[in-house]
Amino acid sequence: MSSAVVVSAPGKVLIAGGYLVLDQKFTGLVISASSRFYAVIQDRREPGEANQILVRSPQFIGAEWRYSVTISRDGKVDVSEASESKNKFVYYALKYTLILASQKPSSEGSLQWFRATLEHGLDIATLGDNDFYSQRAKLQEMNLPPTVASLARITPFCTQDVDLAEVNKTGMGSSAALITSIVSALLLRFKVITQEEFSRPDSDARKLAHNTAQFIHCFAQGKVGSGFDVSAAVFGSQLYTRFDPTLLDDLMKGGDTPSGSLRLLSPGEHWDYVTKPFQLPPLLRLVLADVSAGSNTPSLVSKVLRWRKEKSEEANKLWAEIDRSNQALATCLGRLSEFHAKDASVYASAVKHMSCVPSSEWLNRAGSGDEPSVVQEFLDVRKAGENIRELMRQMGRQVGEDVHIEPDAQTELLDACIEQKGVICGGVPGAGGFDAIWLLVAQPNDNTSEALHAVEKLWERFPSVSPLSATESRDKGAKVEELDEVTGLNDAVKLRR
Ligand SMILES: Nc1ncnc2c1ncn2[C@@H]1O[C@H](COP(=O)(O)OP(=O)(O)OP(=O)(O)O)[C@@H](O)[C@H]1O
Ligand SMILES: C[C@@](O)(CCOP(=O)(O)O)CC(=O)O
Repeated sequence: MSSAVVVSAPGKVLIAGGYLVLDQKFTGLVISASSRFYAVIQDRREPGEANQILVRSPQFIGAEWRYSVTISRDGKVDVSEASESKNKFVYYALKYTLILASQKPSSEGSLQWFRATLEHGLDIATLGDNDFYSQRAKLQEMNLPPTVASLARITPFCTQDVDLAEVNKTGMGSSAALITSIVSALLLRFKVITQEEFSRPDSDARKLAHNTAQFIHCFAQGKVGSGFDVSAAVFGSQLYTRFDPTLLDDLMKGGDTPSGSLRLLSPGEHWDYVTKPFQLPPLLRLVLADVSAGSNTPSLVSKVLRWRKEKSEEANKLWAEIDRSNQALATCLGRLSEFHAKDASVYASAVKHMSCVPSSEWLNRAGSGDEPSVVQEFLDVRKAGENIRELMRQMGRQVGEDVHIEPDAQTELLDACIEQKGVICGGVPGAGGFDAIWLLVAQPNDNTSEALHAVEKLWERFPSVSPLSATESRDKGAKVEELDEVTGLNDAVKLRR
């Protein structure tokens, strides 16, 4: 029996570039979150399970899906659903990754190895960090206030007393992280790629995992989105420019057929996405909050895209302006990292100062050396963030009365947050709506932030707001894990409901 193969992939927050990133002309700024999805692949232990795959999500009631793999005499592989309960995302992840694995020469060299890997059948557990699902009800049940400190008291991978279809998601990109973790773990388990290759950010192994997850995610969703969520799950925080969506036209018609061959998933210039690694500047903390109901992203997207087609002149003008602010945000954040690299102590003293006074007073002290320029850069970050919000609200108004990209309730909440000492900027992530908010706050001392506490205090006045525990992940995307080294993972995997 071989040991578990475990891969985790991070969730995401698109802090700039919502809608625009659907167009290859524009770039989105996506931060990958410390909250991750885990895929744990083990051999099955019962006899007679050859070629059978069980996929389980032990956090949910009744979330088990069974699959059968067939290998024809001429080596053609197929996967079929063998249980009544279905999960399209999981099914296509297994089907296309296994077909791909059977076609690619593995490091072991042959279809023999493919058969041997399935000899005992496979058990695949998928688990998401608590942040992917709203923990508001859990905190109430535990009589805890909605704070980041309270979230740390909830059991890792805690169970949800609902079906998967009914769970309140927080918009962190569960399906992209799920697909990325399963696809990568399968590619490793079937030795299509090696752990050493996968650990390198620029390797073909990682690109193959990306391209495969990207296609499967599109296929399961029935549409080709921008793919920023899958790219962040694979490569980590980045400036993302999408791939040409027509690349997947043939594959989207039906998977692996002569017209649309999975060979297309091999890395190469035909995959023209551009990912530029990004990292938030030091001593800043990304803060996320879940805001009640959640909004309907597909319907917002279709309305915005229809408007862009019908009112192309006004839309193009507005998108050009939004893009300027998006790029300004990314550039100023990049410059802050450079300031830190040049003089960490001046940078730290500026952050400390900004955490103690409101933004109107940030420039009100002489400071020393470069400090005023550092503070000015922070003010430019703040201005870019505010411009983006203003322009996104404007876009909502131009698209139509019922298109609330930054709804009034979120405006009130964000305005109040941004007024707090130490809060640099914030906004509605991704497509906007009622899902969530993000903030960037000063954290001059490791692990504690007065600004975060001030914001949490403020949120007591907004009962629909509940913080998430995620911060920025610096792990650069998907990674191989040890089952026993992720707190609570082994227990969660063993759980049978
Ligand atoms: N824990 C899980 N186990 C198995 N399948 C899951 C799990 N979480 C999500 N999925 C699959 O992903 C699908 C969710 O897709 P959907 O597009 O609603 O998510 P999303 O938009 O990525 O969510 P988010 O709000 O986190 O961004 C589900 O229908 C299910 O098939
Ligand atoms: C509107 C869009 O640009 C972003 C949607 O982001 P989110 O799922 O709301 O985080 C769609 C996309 O990029 O596929």
